[in-house]
Amino acid sequence: MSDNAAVVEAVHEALSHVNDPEIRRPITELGMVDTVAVAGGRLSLKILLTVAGCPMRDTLQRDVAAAVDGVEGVEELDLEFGVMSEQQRADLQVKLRGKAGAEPVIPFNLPESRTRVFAIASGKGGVGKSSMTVNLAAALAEKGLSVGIADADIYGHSIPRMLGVEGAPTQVEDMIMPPQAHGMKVISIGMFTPGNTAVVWRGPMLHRALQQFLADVYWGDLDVLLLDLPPGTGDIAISVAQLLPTAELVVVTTPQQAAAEVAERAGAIVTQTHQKLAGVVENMSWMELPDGSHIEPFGSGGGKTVAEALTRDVGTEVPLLGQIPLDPKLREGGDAGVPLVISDPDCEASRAIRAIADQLAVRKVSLAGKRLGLSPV
Ligand SMILES: Nc1ncnc2c1ncn2[C@@H]1O[C@H](COP(=O)(O)OP(=O)(O)OP(=O)(O)O)[C@@H](O)[C@H]1O
Repeated sequence: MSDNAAVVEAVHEALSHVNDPEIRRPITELGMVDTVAVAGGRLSLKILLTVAGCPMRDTLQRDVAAAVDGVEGVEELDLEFGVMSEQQRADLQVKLRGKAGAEPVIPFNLPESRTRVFAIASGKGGVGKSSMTVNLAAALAEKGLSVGIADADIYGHSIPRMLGVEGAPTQVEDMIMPPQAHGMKVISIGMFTPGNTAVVWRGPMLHRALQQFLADVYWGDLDVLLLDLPPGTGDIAISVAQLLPTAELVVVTTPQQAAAEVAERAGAIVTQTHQKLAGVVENMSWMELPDGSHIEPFGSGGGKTVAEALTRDVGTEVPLLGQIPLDPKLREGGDAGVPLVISDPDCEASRAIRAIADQLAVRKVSLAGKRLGLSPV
């Protein structure tokens, strides 16, 4: 082997450790490495982006430069970016999704899927369902799990803001590459609507949008998918049951008895859809005053009431997974795009959220026989 051929081989080896930032697979496997040529210590590289104006170009540039930096025989780097042809993109889609022309399928329903899906539901708006979704997701990601979030709250899509995600997802052929935030993949109906327009969609369109989220988005290998549902027991809860029969419901409520009654109705939908109930989260349970004393602005007992009522309804134990205090920092984190469990991991609310994530990340006996990429207890 000539010296140059050996260097080219070493460069290929080095590039096989560079992942495409969106697809998270090695660029060498994805057909993105176009030219590798070496002459007199000068390495000429051409990398193909999936689409022109790929938002991840800078990240890729940095990662490629870092990877070839240590390769013996490379003194200078000449890095050029091109764009995949239509044929190359079609080949990539086949590589990622299977045979050409195949109807997009919801990967989480395949028998070999190792993703556990949680649908986060509430009886009414404003109880902190989206806040719980992003914080639970961040806590699960922190445990080393690969986490996706689908914001199916068509009317109140607040997830992108809570995670600081801006901009539209990249599209490769029919596949949608979800943006990433804090190491999680995030997709929201809000990314497909211009500005802040209110979306008035009827049942069939909601169903189609949800199907698209789940099938057209390239999720890769997820351990957990969290789905933020719109409040109440509307069409989308039924769609979730049809499209994701294995999704388990997590019901969020406040301690208030009136809120608990509507939360129970949202949870009781599983008696019709035959889904599992993972448990109940009580949010805004108490607030600590500067002198260290606690007040309960929304009363007490709502979470317990809902868990007991649902246990009666479904006939199996529905646990109260935890109680989260009111903490102004939780709202501030949501507004700033950084979940509280990341910005202040040791505060009481963060610890309570992590304790719930610990319970969700555990294999369940009732799921025996399914391969779950989750850490055992
Ligand atoms: N434990 C908490 N402490 C302080 N603020 C909270 C807490 N939980 C939620 N909030 C705040 O309450 C508001 C409503 O929360 P959030 O948007 O998560 O509710 P939601 O149930 O998803 O509402 P909707 O379904 O209407 O979007 C937000 O401003 C959020 O920051």
